Amino acid sequence: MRIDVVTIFPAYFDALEISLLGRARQRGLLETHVHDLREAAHDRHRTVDDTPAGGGAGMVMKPEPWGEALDGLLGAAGEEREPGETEPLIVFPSPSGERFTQETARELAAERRLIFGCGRYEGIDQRVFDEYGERGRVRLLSLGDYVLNGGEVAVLAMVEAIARLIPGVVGNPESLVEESHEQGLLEYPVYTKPAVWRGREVPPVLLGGDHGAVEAWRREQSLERTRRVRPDLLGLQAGRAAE
Ligand SMILES: COC(=O)COc1cccc(COC(=O)c2cn[nH]c2)c1
Repeated sequence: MRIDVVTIFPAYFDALEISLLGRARQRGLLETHVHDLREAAHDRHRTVDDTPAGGGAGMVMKPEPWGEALDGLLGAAGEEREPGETEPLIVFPSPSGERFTQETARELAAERRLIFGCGRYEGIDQRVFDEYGERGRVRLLSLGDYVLNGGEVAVLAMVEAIARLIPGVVGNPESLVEESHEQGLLEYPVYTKPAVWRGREVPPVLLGGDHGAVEAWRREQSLERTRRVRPDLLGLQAGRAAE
């Protein structure tokens, strides 16, 4: 998979060189390119923002630099794209986006190429989303109901959630199956050695060697934890005991 990121803070993405993602890149499973939006701003101050039309506080990201940066990337894709191949998906993290979930991560992990656009300030001029939404595929995705100063941190989270699902990136694919949200439930509590720590024991069922009993215990723990912490995942209203 090829991932391009457009941002005014490229240094945020030095983190992609580290650990899991760094190894995936070295093994050619993931190709990442980070682009400074200011290189597409040609005035003396490399301006990427301006005052909001209609007034109001803060600044809005101008459409021209985004247009030049994204055309450059899509054009680059044009050279490689087979005829009829789908346009790369362009993802903008946004507080007003659709919810990014494990399901979204699975969908995006199937893409050949992703472009991430990091908004800042009060947001990006709407015409950028309109322009590229007509020409190809654009998705505004939210990590949650809170506001960050910009999309960079959200892109790092999304890239990690997506890249670890690419076959070969995570050593043991088994470990991807049972984690929280893969089965639509929260994961059961995990333990390791020592058998007793500060007087607290590992649940004996986990040390008894009866794999059937372990499976049953883990399933019950997942259901109990999900009921308690995230009843919405079970289609229950918060605060109501399951009937
Ligand atoms: C319409 O969307 C845009 O213009 C994108 O521009 C912005 C502006 C400010 C901040 C962000 C970053 O995303 C979040 O804050 C976010 C994502 N998930 N939860 C919070 C993006």
